[in-house]
Amino acid sequence: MVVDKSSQRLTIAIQKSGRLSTESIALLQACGFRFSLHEARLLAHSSNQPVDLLRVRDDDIPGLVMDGVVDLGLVGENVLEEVRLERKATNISYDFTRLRALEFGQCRLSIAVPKEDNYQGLADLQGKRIATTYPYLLQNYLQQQGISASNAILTGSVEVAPRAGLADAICDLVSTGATLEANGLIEKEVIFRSQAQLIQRPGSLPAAKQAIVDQLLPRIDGVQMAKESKYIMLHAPVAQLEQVVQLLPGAERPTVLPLSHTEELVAVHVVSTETLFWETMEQLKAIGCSSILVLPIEKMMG
Ligand SMILES: Nc1ncnc2c1ncn2[C@@H]1O[C@H](COP(=O)(O)OP(=O)(O)OP(=O)(O)O)[C@@H](O)[C@H]1O
Ligand SMILES: O=P(O)(O)OC[C@H]1O[C@H](OP(=O)(O)OP(=O)(O)O)[C@H](O)[C@@H]1O
Ligand SMILES: [Mg+2]
Repeated sequence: MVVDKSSQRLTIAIQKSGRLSTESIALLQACGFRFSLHEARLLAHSSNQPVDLLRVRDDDIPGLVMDGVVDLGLVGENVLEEVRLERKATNISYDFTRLRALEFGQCRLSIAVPKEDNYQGLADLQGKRIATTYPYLLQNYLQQQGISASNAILTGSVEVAPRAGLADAICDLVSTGATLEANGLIEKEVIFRSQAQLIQRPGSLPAAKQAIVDQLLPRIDGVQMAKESKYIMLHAPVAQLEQVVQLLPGAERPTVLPLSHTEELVAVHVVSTETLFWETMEQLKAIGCSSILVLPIEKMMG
């Protein structure tokens, strides 16, 4: 498929199906883009903005952005860095602009060994074979640590490699650790921490596309800020108002409203930029607060 580069439609590459797909689409929708997504379609047009989604394998996203085939891409930093190192080593251009860290797809790339191994440290990997999908990130790390080990490159099922006799250790993505546990492996070295990133192709964008990006970035900030924030409502004793405000985490100045039929209690409304823990709610209750409500916020703009 050839994407028309002269088009004034902003093209965004996202993972078609996998760990990043749902949240990538959800973020763009939360930013106001409407898409009709048919499972089989490679290209999805926005119905309310001059924006197209290109839905591909995540491995292809950094290259599409670096080659200027698409304008923006949403991709894990692990894949981005692997492609960057590979292109650097093979003299292919690897320029791009990082626009935002997206706060989803958090995982780490780690070296793990079979549980029964008596692993003492990185020196134990000297001369060994390590199975991975990330040969450049792995070798980059090993070189920095002065270790020489060979790669067994696998694009999937990396975690079965030691049992299958293909490698002595693995270097793979870990989140909860359940996959390692299920395969009798134990995580030993974290070599890279990752989350999804929004990246832009090198060079300047035509004005019409730049205008959409300029609108998108504050919206992403607004969605992310809202995710971490809560709207808190409670009834507080007037005498304890200062103490109440101090207990609310990251709160701006509260709105204080009178309540009918009482002069001792007021309603307090506040936007808090942090989670309100049960412990804090219990403390609020202990100093006389009641009807404490914590509500999610959908969007925010300063
Ligand atoms: N367990 C996890 N928890 C959170 N994020 C993860 C996890 N595993 C992977 N990721 C992130 O999501 C990205 C995509 O992971 P996924 O497993 O869907 O990739 P894939 O199998 O290579 O997909 P594709 O078919 O697109 O090549 C990874 O590159 C990483 O950034
Ligand atoms: O530590 P955990 O929470 O178990 O997550 C780690 C697993 O998640 C990813 O695979 P995914 O489940 O996306 O499947 P895939 O390897 O088939 O892409 C990754 O490749 C690991 O195998
Ligand atoms: Mg992939």
